[in-house]
Amino acid sequence: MPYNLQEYRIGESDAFYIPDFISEAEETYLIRKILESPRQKWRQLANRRLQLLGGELTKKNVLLSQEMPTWMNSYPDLISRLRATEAFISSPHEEPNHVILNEYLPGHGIMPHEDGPSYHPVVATISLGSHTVFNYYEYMNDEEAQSVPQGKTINHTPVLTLLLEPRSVVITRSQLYTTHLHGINDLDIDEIRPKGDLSPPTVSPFHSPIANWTRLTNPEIKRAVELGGSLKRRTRYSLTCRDVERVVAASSLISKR
Ligand SMILES: O=C(O)CCC(=O)C(=O)O
Ligand SMILES: [Fe+2]
Repeated sequence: MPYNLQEYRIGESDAFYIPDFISEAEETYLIRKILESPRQKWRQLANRRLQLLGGELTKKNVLLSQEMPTWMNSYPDLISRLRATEAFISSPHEEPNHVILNEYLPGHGIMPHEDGPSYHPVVATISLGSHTVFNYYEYMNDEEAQSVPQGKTINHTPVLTLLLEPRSVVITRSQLYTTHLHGINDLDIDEIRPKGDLSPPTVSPFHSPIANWTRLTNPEIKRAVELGGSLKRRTRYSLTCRDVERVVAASSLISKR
């Protein structure tokens, strides 16, 4: 079933939020498959571990492609489902060919960063196991940044904040991909202040408005948005799916004698 992506657009932004993209049964299955994967597939970073699915990227931004796990392209066929969103319609392969699987324990996030030019400027991020709060940031403009001699400084007040429910997908593209940063605060509880008559609900630490609050479907999360409350993070898995333009099969690099 194709999706009408425009229906999921968050305001005038280049972000699209689709709740319930994965069923509960699929989520359980996917997390089991992830946890069953061999230990050596994981790379341990300072505050999270990750796996590369679909192959490795070279320094020159070429994908040395490898088979995706069957749970990406067979059951549940997440690649076809992502194709159906039409988010990748103008990307080179019209579907993602590279996925970073991240595991975050409660209290851990990811510093504001850009995903960079290796990829076509669209990323689809599926959340499993827990909600999180996802922030987009911009750089300070030149005048404000003048006090800092080298490098660009980040404006730490998010330009857009989304509450990502488990089983949702968020699609980021265009300017929000190419000129903005994104990140997740290192929190284990997200404090929600409820919506008012005319004001949206907000979330800690800056109490930024939750831009996708009218699209939320999870009962516990909806209650927090209506009445205020704390949402405890659990272990979250994210599948960040992208399309790399230049691809060579890793198997073709093994010299054949
Ligand atoms: O886990 C997430 O939702 C974001 C991960 C991310 O930004 C990345 O892998 O580049
Ligand atoms: Fe990222």
